Amino acid sequence: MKEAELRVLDRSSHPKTRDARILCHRDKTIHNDVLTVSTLNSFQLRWAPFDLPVSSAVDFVDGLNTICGAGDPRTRNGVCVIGFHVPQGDEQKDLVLSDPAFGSPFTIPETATKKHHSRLGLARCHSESGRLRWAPFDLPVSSAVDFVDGLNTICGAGDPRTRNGVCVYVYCCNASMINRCMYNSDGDFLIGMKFSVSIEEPSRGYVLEIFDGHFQLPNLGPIGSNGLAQPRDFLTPMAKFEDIEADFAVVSKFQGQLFQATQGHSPFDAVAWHGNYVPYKYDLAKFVVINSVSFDHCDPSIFTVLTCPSTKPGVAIADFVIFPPRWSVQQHTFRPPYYHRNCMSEFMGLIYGNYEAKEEGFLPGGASLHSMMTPHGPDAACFEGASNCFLRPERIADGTQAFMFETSLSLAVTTWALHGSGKLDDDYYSCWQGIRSHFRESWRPEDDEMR
Ligand SMILES: O=C(O)Cc1cc(O)ccc1O
Ligand SMILES: [Fe+2]
Repeated sequence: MKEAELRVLDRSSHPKTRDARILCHRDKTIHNDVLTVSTLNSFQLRWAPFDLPVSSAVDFVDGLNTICGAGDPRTRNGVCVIGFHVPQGDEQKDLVLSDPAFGSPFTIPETATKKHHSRLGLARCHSESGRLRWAPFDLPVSSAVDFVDGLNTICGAGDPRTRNGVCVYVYCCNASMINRCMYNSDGDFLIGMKFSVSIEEPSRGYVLEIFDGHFQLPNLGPIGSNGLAQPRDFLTPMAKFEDIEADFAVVSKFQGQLFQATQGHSPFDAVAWHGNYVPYKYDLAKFVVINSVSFDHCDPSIFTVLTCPSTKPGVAIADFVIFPPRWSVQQHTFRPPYYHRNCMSEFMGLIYGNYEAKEEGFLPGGASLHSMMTPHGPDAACFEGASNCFLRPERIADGTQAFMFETSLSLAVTTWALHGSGKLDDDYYSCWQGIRSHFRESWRPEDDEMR
């Protein structure tokens, strides 16, 4: 692609540009021109050399697939040289923030990583197409809705018939499943195997389904055996039977559709079981949180509760990640999530509380989706606050439970999520509009006493 066009596309990713797709149409016009030429009644055509774009000299660093870095010589020593990724305070003075793009998952073996970190004068939170946010989904009020009837699909990828892919659902219900149970023939739900959901009050939640493989604990590597989720904290119910003769509805999810059959007795009639393909529950409060205790921002893979690995080492079909209550102690660091693009799709939900990167608009019972390689990060208020605050050890996320379903698959969003739910936030882009540039080309590290 010509440099000039690249620049146009780049400008489209400015946070204040509402819709990047408009500028991308320039690409399409090029194809239209080609079509016009082919309608000319001529078979002898010759072109003079096409003009090279007039551009200023560009310096290069050499090597293929080498981890290297370079700074614009107009800024002293190129700001990439600072020893960490997400600076705050004096370290942040001549730039806004690091803007990493991850071409490989956080969990890939080091030899296969593909990523770059750039330093920007203005945080870039770009194109609209891949960033969606939903207000809290409504609980039913007028009629009784149980878990099965209140289940709606938000997004997904793959196909249960080829046993590959994921699906994300929300459920909103106000009634227990009475004499009704459900099982899933397509894959594993993060919530259980054959089940009947009883509730005490109106209830709302999120479900992640995987068509291939099963959830397991992540490899702990250098963390050792005592961090993150501990096997002993996963609880599987003992066998408990009920001997009831009555009409029971058994709902099966098969190839993406729900089928219901009735039988004359309770399906919960197991008097004993053994094995390890069993439903379980886990109290997120038991998660042993690992993080940086010096400086810099660790990738959220440190908060992985469960993962479903693919056949490629380090590439997950889906990771279930939480942002638990914890101490935040990193020095010189912009502590909220960095601005970034990720080769994974990130679906986030909030069970209760406030997510630090977006105190406004991302609400309990709502959701957001940051699709593959779509830039995103903290809203303007969070950016200003965390850029300027005095850093002391502090508790964060108390009274909050936010989570992320992260998948290496590119998710399609359902019509229900876009239109039927009535909850899509058309204004999501505006949360980045107030971001100001802090860039000062003239800044030199020695200007600051701390360096
Ligand atoms: O986008 C998000 O808010 C989730 C997230 C948090 C974080 O600390 C680093 C990366 C990331 O994707
Ligand atoms: Fe993210």
